[in-house]
Amino acid sequence: MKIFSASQLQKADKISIDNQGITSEELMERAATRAFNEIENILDENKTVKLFCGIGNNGGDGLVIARLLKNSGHKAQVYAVNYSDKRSNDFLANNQKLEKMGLKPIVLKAEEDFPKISAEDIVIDAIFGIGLNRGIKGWPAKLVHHINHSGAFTIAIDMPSGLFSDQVPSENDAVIKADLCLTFQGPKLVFFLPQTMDYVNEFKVIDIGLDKQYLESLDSSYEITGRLEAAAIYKPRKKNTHKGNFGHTLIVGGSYGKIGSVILTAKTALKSGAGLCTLYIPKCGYIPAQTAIPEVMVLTDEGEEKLSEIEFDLEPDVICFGMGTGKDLVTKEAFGRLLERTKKPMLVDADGLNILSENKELLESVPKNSVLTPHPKELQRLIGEWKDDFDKVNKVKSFVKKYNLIIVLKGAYTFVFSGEKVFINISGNSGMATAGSGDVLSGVITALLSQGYSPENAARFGVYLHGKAGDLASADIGAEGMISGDIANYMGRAFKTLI
Ligand SMILES: NC(=O)C1=CN([C@@H]2O[C@H](COP(=O)(O)OP(=O)(O)OC[C@H]3O[C@@H](n4cnc5c(N)ncnc54)[C@H](OP(=O)(O)O)[C@@H]3O)[C@@H](O)[C@H]2O)[C@@H](O)CC1
Ligand SMILES: Nc1ncnc2c1ncn2[C@@H]1O[C@H](COP(=O)(O)OP(=O)(O)O)[C@@H](O)[C@H]1O
Ligand SMILES: [K+]
Repeated sequence: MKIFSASQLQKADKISIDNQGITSEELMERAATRAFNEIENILDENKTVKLFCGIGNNGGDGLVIARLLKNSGHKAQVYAVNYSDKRSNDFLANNQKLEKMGLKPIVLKAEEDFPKISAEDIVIDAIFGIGLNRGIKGWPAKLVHHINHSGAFTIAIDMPSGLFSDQVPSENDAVIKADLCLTFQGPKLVFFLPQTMDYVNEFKVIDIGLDKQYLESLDSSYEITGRLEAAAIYKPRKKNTHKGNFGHTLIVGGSYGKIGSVILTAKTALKSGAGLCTLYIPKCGYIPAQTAIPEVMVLTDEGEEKLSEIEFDLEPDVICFGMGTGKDLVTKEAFGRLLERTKKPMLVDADGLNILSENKELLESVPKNSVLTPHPKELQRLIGEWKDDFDKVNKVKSFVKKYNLIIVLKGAYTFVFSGEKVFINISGNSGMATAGSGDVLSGVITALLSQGYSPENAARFGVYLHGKAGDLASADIGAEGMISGDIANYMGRAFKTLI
């Protein structure tokens, strides 16, 4: 699923109206009816719905929903948030229809007009949608705070009012915090950025039937990775195969006290379908590694407690480097030599990334199309500071183009940057905020590379599977109870959800 900008959606609205031979009022009726159906599904009859409608088309949607609520016997109170005198035509038409039914919106013009909102009420926020073009000021801003402080379950129509689709709100801007956002045609980029995601606790996409052909023709860098997209990448195993068909992964990492990290990565690689897996670790890790995973082969470095040589006599299909290595000079130099010798795309994580950040000249030697998996702090060391999330996204886009790499920017929503594309993953949960879950992610992506997935697909699919395994683990044993090894243990079940 592509993510469109507000201006693309506004244009798609117009083109769909023309192509389908309908009026904009009819499109509004269709969009709002579908939103109403979702609302009705979750509505408890005893609840009072308080609808706050602006005077543009977002407000028009709110008025349609009010009419449908009233028609189906719900308790609804409608407020027109009179932030200006420029009512849109479709607002006016729907206002008339509502008045004919005897439901006249109460016009709010100042703070004194605000109604009481109880925590038991349901609030529908239809004040501003994608037409927002400046921060909300004055008494409407106070209304937003009034709604946010009420404790009422708040459903935003299309966008939480006050949230821009293409910029981060400033500290003083008032923005609705939506428990649920019913968003038209596709999610908006701001739903996924760390600085703005908290305004949308949950979202549901309402297909309002815009022209499919036109939407498909639109360019967008941003795409969602959900179950459908993951299933399209998945290559089921053939019957007539042997372990050599699924690749040999070499996982290089670890140091004294941090051998667990590479063990987790290797275990996950095997649990994600890698045919063979070799661990290359400092000597101190030999017995723990052999004991923890009998299925893995272990090679040891000359270094007792840290990597100092990285010399091996085998030809792996993919190399993964960096978890738990530390940044010692001997390790850095050995990593530099490894980079010189490696031609196939590899995966670099954790201290591997920190070494690259401190020695930027090494970036030139990272094989093209390699996958780098930073969390935000590691990213900052790699690319420097950013002003806000939009600036960050642009900086990462330039970085991946400059070095021909793929960046997996980890977070509650993980972003995969590849060429011009940015893939946003929607699986996963807060139970994954636990030590070692990044090591597990490296294991999945490495295993997919070894099985012949392209680096872009390995990154995108690996991130999805990692989140899905986390979701299955959380459903079974709870977010607090799960540890990163559980994510590895649920990997097979995550694959199975795609069959
Ligand atoms: N047929 C369609 O197109 C369909 C559209 N649909 C719905 O329409 C929504 C978009 O509607 P919209 O374009 O009327 O804009 P909306 O968000 O209601 O804002 C209204 C006006 O407010 C103004 N304004 C902006 N910021 C402001 C501020 N801070 N403080 C004060 N005023 C401010 C600004 O006007 P300005 O004052 O700048 O001239 C703006 O135009 C969309 O989200 C979806 O819900 C669906 O029904 C599907 C069919
Ligand atoms: N709240 C969350 N929701 C979804 N995924 C999360 C959340 N918090 C962390 N994760 C995932 O867990 C992993 C954490 O990686 P990282 O920070 O490198 O951990 P570690 O260094 O402990 O291995 C990432 O893949 C990240 O996307
Ligand atoms: K809204």
